Amino acid sequence: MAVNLSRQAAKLAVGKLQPSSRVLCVTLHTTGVQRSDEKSMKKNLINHSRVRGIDILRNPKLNKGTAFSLKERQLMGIHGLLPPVVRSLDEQMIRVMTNFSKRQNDLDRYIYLSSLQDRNERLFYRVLTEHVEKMMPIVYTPTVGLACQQYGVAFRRPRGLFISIKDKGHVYEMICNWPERNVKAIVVTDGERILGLGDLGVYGMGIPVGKLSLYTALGGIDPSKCLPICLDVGTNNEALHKDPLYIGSAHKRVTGQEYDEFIDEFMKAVSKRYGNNCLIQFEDFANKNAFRLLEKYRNDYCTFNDDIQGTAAVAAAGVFASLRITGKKLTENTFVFLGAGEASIGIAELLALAMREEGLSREESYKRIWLVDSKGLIISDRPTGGINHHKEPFTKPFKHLTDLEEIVNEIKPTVLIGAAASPGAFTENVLAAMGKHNERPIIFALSNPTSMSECTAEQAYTITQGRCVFASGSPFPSCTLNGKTFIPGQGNNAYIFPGVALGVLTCGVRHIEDKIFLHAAQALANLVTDEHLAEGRVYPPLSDIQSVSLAIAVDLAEYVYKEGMASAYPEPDDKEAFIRSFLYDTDYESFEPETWDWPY
Ligand SMILES: NC(=O)C1=CN([C@@H]2O[C@H](COP(=O)(O)OP(=O)(O)OC[C@H]3O[C@@H](n4cnc5c(N)ncnc54)[C@H](OP(=O)(O)O)[C@@H]3O)[C@@H](O)[C@H]2O)C=CC1
Ligand SMILES: CC(=O)C(=O)O
Ligand SMILES: [Mg+2]
Repeated sequence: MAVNLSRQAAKLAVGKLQPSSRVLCVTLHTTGVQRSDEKSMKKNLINHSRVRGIDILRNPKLNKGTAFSLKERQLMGIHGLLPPVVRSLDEQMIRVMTNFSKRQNDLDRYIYLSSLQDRNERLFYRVLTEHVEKMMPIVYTPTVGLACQQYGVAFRRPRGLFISIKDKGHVYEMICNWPERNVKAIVVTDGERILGLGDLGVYGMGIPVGKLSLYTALGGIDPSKCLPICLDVGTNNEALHKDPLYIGSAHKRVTGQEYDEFIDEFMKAVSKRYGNNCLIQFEDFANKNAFRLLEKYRNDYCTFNDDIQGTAAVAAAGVFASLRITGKKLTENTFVFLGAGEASIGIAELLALAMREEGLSREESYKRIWLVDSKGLIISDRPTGGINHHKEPFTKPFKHLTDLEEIVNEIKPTVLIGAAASPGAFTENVLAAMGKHNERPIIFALSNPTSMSECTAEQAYTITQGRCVFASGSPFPSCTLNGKTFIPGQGNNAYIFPGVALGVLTCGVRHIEDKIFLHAAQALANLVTDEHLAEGRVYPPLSDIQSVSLAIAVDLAEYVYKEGMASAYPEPDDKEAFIRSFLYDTDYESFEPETWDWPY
């Protein structure tokens, strides 16, 4: 936990000061991943930077605002720097929620929350965790997409590390500028494919920032262990070149050998600075880089690509849960994907792996999955070409088709999944065709943000007369049809990456194999109850997402120890208690040394 001066440690800290000053300074840095029961003692034994007075209020990790007690204010030299009233964290939350609700639009709400994060980190995370359903659409999709598009305007204070291609040769030194010495998780983007919004260059920094706020809010990972990074290699978005507010390098993207060397230097620098166990999550890289960087680094680093692997797990979980509604075995399904990129190929490969675990041959597993890309249905010897080696396993002899309605009518899929950032592609006719061929069609419109969704929840339920099983990447409101209310699930990798990261970090998993994601998918699907399914949900409610993330981590812990993938020893008997002992606590810690007398 961030700061908690225990009695003994407080004495130690104060012992280094002028005896007459009798003031309290607090630690800025901690080292080592510490279990909560050991933390307060250890951290104070390693004090190396002390803050007091106004600097405490300016430090979001230490600042409690009006929650500082009178005693703390006196001791820390901040008495009078705050209004006289002393408020509890819960009372402060009322102020935050009142302010939040007074904002005119979601971008303003995003900026308000970012400012809170800059001011008072614990209060920010308490608000996020207590109001997760309300806050997630703001700090995450869809609003984070808008915030990235408007990052030049939304920008107040820098958050995270910006490393430019111009810094090539000095990446390690740049990483050393980051003030935290014990980073355990990095989310990195180069901004080339931000959600379904395309190349936003450095404006894409909103994504690592948003993802890591969920590492803490959902996965309970201490924010001081998390580092958002944006690699600035330029942007091919010409509008940004002309944007006077743009905060990145306004030139075309650097590609080829120079790009590869830069990424390589970055990976090595992270490892050198934070160790080989530092988790590196790749996020929103363009397709052409995402797959090959994953292949290049997955066996040498603790890394995964969330868009490929995290998405695969969440979608597979949704499919597994849906099968309890349709009553079909996985292998009895036919899948059509609109899109054959990171998300679709990731999901398709994981489903194929799941089918093989159920006994199908490789060939048979691929036979049940059809992909459609910008050039049409993916078939053998397609006249229009465009089949790269990720798409290749899914090719099969068939006629060349480009129209999705026609494809659905020909292939008659039981499951239709969209991840093409092609808004509205699930037209009335496509949805009707799914309804015609299936009693309970499974329809997932996974593209983000909301504006990129293949269809709305309402369209899907209405056109299939409430028969479809629906999930979407960004949230949609519930929908009432003939007196029955349907609650669409949010098929978003946010249900996966916080729990996977928590399990991986606490158990010391060195390489994150696809089987880990398959296991996470099964764990998530198992958390869907019959009551959820009856409401139309194929994921647990968003309000449960923190306990879901913990449950996934605990399940993974059992799995990785059994499979010999864990390196944290001795193996804990009680995995849940073990993982819980690492969780970030959003309660304020007291800076009051209990044995002290009042200074006057
Ligand atoms: N819900 C979730 O958790 C996640 C959702 N996503 C969303 O999925 C979307 C796609 O992401 P990702 O897969 O990484 O992107 P990619 O760029 O890797 O892939 C996009 C794919 O869509 C295809 N495509 C583009 N336009 C059309 C069209 N009109 N008809 C058919 N196919 C088309 C492209 O075809 P071609 O190959 O020919 O270029 C490509 O195969 C984004 O909106 C993203 O936000 C992504 C990750 C997680
Ligand atoms: C959710 C996510 O990772 C994406 O849309 O890219
Ligand atoms: Mg992403």
